[in-house]
Amino acid sequence: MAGVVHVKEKTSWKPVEFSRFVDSKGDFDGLISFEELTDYEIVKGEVKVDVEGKPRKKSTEKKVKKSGKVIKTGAQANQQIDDLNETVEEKSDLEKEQDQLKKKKKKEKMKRKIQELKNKRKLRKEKQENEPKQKKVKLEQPESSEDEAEDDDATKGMERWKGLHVPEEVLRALRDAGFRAPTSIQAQVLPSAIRDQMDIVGAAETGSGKTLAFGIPLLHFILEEKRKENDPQSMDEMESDSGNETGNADVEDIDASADQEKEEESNEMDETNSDMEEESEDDEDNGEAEEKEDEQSEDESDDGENSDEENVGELQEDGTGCVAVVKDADFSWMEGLTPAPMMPGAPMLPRATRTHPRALILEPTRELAIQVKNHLVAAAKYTDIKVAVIVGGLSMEKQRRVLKKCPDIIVATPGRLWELIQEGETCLHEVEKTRLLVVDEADRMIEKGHFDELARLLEKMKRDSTKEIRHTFVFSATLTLIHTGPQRVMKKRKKKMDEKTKLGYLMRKMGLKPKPKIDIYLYYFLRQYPGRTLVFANSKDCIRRLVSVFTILQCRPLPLHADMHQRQRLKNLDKFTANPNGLLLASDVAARGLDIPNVEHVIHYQVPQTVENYVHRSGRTARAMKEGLNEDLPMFPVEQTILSELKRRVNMVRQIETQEYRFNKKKRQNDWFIKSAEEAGVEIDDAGLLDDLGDDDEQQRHRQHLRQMKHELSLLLGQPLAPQSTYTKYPTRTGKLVTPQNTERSVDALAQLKKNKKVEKQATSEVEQTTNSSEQTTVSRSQKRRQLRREKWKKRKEEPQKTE
Ligand SMILES: Nc1ncnc2c1ncn2[C@@H]1O[C@H](COP(=O)(O)OP(=O)(O)OP(=O)(O)O)[C@@H](O)[C@H]1O
Repeated sequence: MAGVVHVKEKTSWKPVEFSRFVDSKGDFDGLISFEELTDYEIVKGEVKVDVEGKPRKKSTEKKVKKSGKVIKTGAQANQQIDDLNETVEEKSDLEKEQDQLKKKKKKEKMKRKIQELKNKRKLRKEKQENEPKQKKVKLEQPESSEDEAEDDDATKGMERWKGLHVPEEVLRALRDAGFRAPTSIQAQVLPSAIRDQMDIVGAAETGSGKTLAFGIPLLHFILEEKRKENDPQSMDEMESDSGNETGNADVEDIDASADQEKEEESNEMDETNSDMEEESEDDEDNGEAEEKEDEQSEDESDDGENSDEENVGELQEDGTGCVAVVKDADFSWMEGLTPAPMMPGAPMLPRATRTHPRALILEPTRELAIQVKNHLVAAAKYTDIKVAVIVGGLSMEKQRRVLKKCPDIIVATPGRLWELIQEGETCLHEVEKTRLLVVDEADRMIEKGHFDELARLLEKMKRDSTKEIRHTFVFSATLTLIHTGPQRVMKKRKKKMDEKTKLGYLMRKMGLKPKPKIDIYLYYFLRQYPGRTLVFANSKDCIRRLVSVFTILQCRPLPLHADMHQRQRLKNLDKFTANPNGLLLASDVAARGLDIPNVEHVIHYQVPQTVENYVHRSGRTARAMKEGLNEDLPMFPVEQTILSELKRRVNMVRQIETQEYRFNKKKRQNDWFIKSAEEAGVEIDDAGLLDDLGDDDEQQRHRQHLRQMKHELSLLLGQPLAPQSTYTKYPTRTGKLVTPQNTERSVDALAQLKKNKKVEKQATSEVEQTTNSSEQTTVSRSQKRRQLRREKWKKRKEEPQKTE
């Protein structure tokens, strides 16, 4: 018999008076207390559990309702206790059963869910399969199918944009505008900017389509950013799909109101923008006045002109070499920051909390700003991207209202923008965190004294305290400075700026460093084409930097420059010769005339300053007709996947190297200062005289941080570059050195030349011997030479006969 005690939920045990048991003869040793339960029921018989998991009683079971004391004296009590024991056992059985039931229930639920998912997937598949048919049907009914047909045609006739990574929505807009093919600058810029996420410095003539060359990448990145922001929402929706319909309705409501809000905003923005256009037309005179003002300020600021001359000089030394598009310009303010790809992984801010636009375009005049805005609005017409114009001479109030909505893209002239930044507009509060920056018509923007605000703005942009990476586009119609400035100032210019210098000047002003990411290409080359490699650079400093970068990259470079002791130089040369994969980093002076055997690659890290140097450098390879290749970086084919993997490594190395360099430089300076002060018997009581390296703890932390970074890097360096990396000796399609067709003949010629030399030497010694033996015969020097020549000729004539 099985019995179950059902205890009512809020039953409590009651203490039993002990006096009742005092007369009985039972042994109560160790008894602490008695308690009684009054409200319970005992169910006898087999326990059945219903599907819901609740215990269910058989209809035949006898239901005994008790209301009284549990513990009774004598046989009755014992019977009760036995019953209780049984019920306890029964209870654990029941628990087991309940557990099993729970599991079963869970399993069934899962099965149901899986089935639901399968059904959904099946439905989706069926829908996809049927879609083309449905569309065909719809196309036959034009009145209801216009949109769908348009969608279908989004890329029709736009094949020439293929491979340029233009977002679908933008492509539709381009098709509407009738832009069937990209212009040259667009074709050059788009893949580098979008796919490779490079910074761009572009120069192309007016009307060449520069606006879309930077506009399309901006739209691409913003769309990507927005999609990422919307992802969590769509995930929520998916979750609420599985049951919470009310939740869905709420979401829909919110979306609808948001959409409405967006529409209102859009109207207001468009209204304001068109207002601006009208006002701007009336304002042309103002524009001229502004330009005059600018000229005046140019006059006033002519004091600073000389300092810029100095900069220009420096830049000339650096050499920039930009023709149309400079990919991957380096930023001085990025040094020491984590150069991760800009978009992926970066935290996204929703509109309400954004304190900066997603993109900022700076234009020199209000007319250009409005023109660019119009271009972008047209290109973004199938997106929800909002573009606003902030220019001088127009109502500040309206512009403030526009900024309150925090547009995605702001096209601005620096003056008004700076004013609003200073006012503390929320949307511009952290303008330095803007991830997309365009400086259009940059040559006009940087004219001396033309835009003080631009300088301040760029200064602020440089002071980005976060580790977010900016994607920058610097565009210019021409590298000729349009406003050359007042005569008086121009006379002061000692040097006439050529295009290269202007670009350098421009990049310096923008905070751009004319340092192409050539290290990556060099690393790429070294990794992909093993062999003894000699790299030439123009300066000792450059070699020192390369040595530290490639040492961290575990390439074991050997320096060779004029500042080294001769013994060290020879030692490095020996090491280089002994290692079939040796890497020698040399300056022209140090390597001139050196006969280094078996050098497979000579790389011109920097273009040699003279033709002679080029010849000398190149002569280090393929000596004595050995195989060898001469490379100008980065003029060889690169595999993008490998290159981007290497970029991660090189960027990490740069961070380590920069931090190490800065720290060591400060330390060296401090040490020198302290030592000099000691020698001079001067006490340094002002700690401010020394560079701030932090206290001991901070220095310790800095070292620890560097060690950590190096450790991470070494782990990264240990990983394979690509699953099937193939290594060849030379960067050619076959991996072999493709030599000119006449190489064979030149080898023969060289061999012949060598033989001739040998013969000549032999003949000389023979003649000398003859001369010495006939002491009486005095032979003049000319006679001797003639005799030599005769001998040589004779031997050469004999040579072919011998080989025959
Ligand atoms: N791919 C294209 N196909 C046809 N027309 C284009 C294309 N891209 C741009 N355009 C048009 O060419 C004209 C010039 O473009 P845009 O204003 O971008 O040139 P720009 O180089 O910026 O000139 P500017 O230096 O004067 O500002 C515009 O009218 C633009 O609509």
